[in-house]
Amino acid sequence: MGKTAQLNAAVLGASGYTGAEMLRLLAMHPDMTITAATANSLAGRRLESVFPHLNGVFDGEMVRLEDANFSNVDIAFSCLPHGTSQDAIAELPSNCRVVDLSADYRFRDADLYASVYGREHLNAEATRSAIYGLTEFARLSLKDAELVACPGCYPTATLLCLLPVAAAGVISKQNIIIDAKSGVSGAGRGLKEGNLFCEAAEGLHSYAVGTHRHAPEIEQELATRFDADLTVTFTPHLVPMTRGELVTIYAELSAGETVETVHAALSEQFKDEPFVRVRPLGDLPPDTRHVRGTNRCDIAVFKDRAEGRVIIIGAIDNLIKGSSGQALQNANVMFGLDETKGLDFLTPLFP
Ligand SMILES: NC(=O)C1=CN([C@@H]2O[C@H](COP(=O)(O)OP(=O)(O)OC[C@H]3O[C@@H](n4cnc5c(N)ncnc54)[C@H](OP(=O)(O)O)[C@@H]3O)[C@@H](O)[C@H]2O)C=CC1
Ligand SMILES: CC(=O)N[C@@H](CCC(=O)OP(=O)(O)O)C(=O)O
Repeated sequence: MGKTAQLNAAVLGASGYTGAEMLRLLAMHPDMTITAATANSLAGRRLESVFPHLNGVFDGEMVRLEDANFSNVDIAFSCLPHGTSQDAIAELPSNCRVVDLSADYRFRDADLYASVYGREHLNAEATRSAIYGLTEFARLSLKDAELVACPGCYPTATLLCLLPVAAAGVISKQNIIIDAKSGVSGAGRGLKEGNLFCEAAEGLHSYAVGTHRHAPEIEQELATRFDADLTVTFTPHLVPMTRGELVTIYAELSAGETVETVHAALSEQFKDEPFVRVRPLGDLPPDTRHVRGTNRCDIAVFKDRAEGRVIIIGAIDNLIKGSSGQALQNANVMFGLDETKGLDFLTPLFP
């Protein structure tokens, strides 16, 4: 088998959950070599002293951003908090291509970013031209992209369910309701009161009700398919599990459309996709355990007993298709590699 030239990869924020998952996936990628890994409070520690499961993946200490050597890096994966990420990306060498897992370059409009994230954008021009990396819908632009903004985990699952049906005109842009649920790793590894075992291990609660920052992100992308602005109702919930995400979407059928035409639009869109699986009508609903540990999104469509409505359910693993897996999928396309490289062997960890 021919061997492709090795690409040097840097992981910014290697001591966090998406950073650690990024390193795990890169370690299994035949064409990537990890040459830099950064941390903040954990700088100076060896990777395996923080994550023993990554023993042997990176030989060296995690260093602060300012101490890292990025000179020979081909691709940098920024797994930093939003805000910090754009500052760090601005300091990278200009020949280094970037996949940003944070929210910093997802909005094309810097003013919208400022109103949603409460901070002026450092580079309005770059956010306008960054590629929104929902891979299944971005392949052509990814090939030459210098800066790719990975979608948020909730938008990834939601948009995979909605973009094809919006484009096919089979649902209305009115009254789209997204009921979303995430495992606790979606909130990151940093210490937060709400993520303590006693706060998160039992019970189920909603948060950011009516205000979550992913609603405008979903609307930005949906607007391009509806060719019109729209407003969605989006409510996230924190579920007592480590990883996984489920979105249950309620939508109005367009006049004359049926659950079958919604299903047909999704099936047609994803029929040749390696990572998106549309279940046959009448099949079991998706479960986070069916995709856990994989880069997959499982989607199913259901008839609502309420006349004229449809229910679409999507499941992903927030740390893979919702972040680090999709980041690697994007990098594969950016460098002309097989899109599934490093991601194809993953089968679900069940239960
Ligand atoms: N978790 C998820 O499911 C998803 C997360 N994302 C996004 O990915 C990014 C990373 O998320 P996640 O891995 O969960 O976050 P974590 O909190 O787990 O990790 C954050 C990382 O950033 C480092 N860091 C924090 N502050 C600074 C700073 N001021 N300067 C330099 N480095 C810093 C941390 O270092 P240290 O620990 O050493 O202090 C750590 O390595 C975020 O933007 C998040 O929104 C996107 C999709 C899904
Ligand atoms: C459970 C939980 O807290 N989830 C995070 C979303 C994680 C993600 O995708 O977010 P980014 O937009 O930050 O990249 C949240 O609701 O803010």
